[in-house]
Amino acid sequence: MAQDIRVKICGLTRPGDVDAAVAAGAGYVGFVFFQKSPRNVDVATARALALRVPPGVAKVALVVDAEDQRLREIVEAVPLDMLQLHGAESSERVREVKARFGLPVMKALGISEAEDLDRAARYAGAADQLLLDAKPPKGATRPGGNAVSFDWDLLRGRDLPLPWMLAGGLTPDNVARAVSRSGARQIDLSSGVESSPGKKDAAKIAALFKALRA
Ligand SMILES: O=C(O)c1ccccc1N[C@@H]1O[C@H](COP(=O)(O)O)[C@@H](O)[C@H]1O
Repeated sequence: MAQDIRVKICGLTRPGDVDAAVAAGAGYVGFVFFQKSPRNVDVATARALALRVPPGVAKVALVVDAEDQRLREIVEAVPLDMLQLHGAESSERVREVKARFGLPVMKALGISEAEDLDRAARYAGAADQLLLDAKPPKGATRPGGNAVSFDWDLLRGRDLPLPWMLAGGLTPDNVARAVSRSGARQIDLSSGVESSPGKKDAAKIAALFKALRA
């Protein structure tokens, strides 16, 4: 299964964690630019991490309702392949960001019920792909990275207008079930492969790929 599923490991903060993700077979690595996150990195750190990533592995910057000035600071400092917009960005804002910064955009959508997937249509022709994550729990201080899953069966048989990536509470223990129930071809993990918030665990990353191969 692993060679078919493209894996993103998000929220990398340390060189060894980047190396572990790449060595295990990640197709994307993500850097979080959101101050309330324990995975937040500054641009100098992100640049150093990004420079370790070999060609063929996509480097993604995750931002939340970021203004142009902040995006410019990130894009000018860090070699990137994609922007992940994880806030309440409208389809117009997605188009604007793509046109201004010249990078493909993955738009995150919070999902808890089937109707939430209808919002995917708004982003057709605007975003390059979608990231489907659980809605944050009440009182959460960040819109993602909360180790919460949504009902993967909501995706069964759904024909979405854009390529999509499954996220939210995925772990080495549940990933095989999540992939088989949702039909995901791409997945994104952050807290499920950590030893503590912001610190990835190489053994958990290896276990994730083992689970996908099983
Ligand atoms: O990881 C964060 O801290 C974060 C902060 C703000 C927005 C999104 C964030 N993470 C993304 O959330 C999903 C799910 O994460 P998890 O596997 O449930 O921990 C994933 O896309 C992360 O990239």
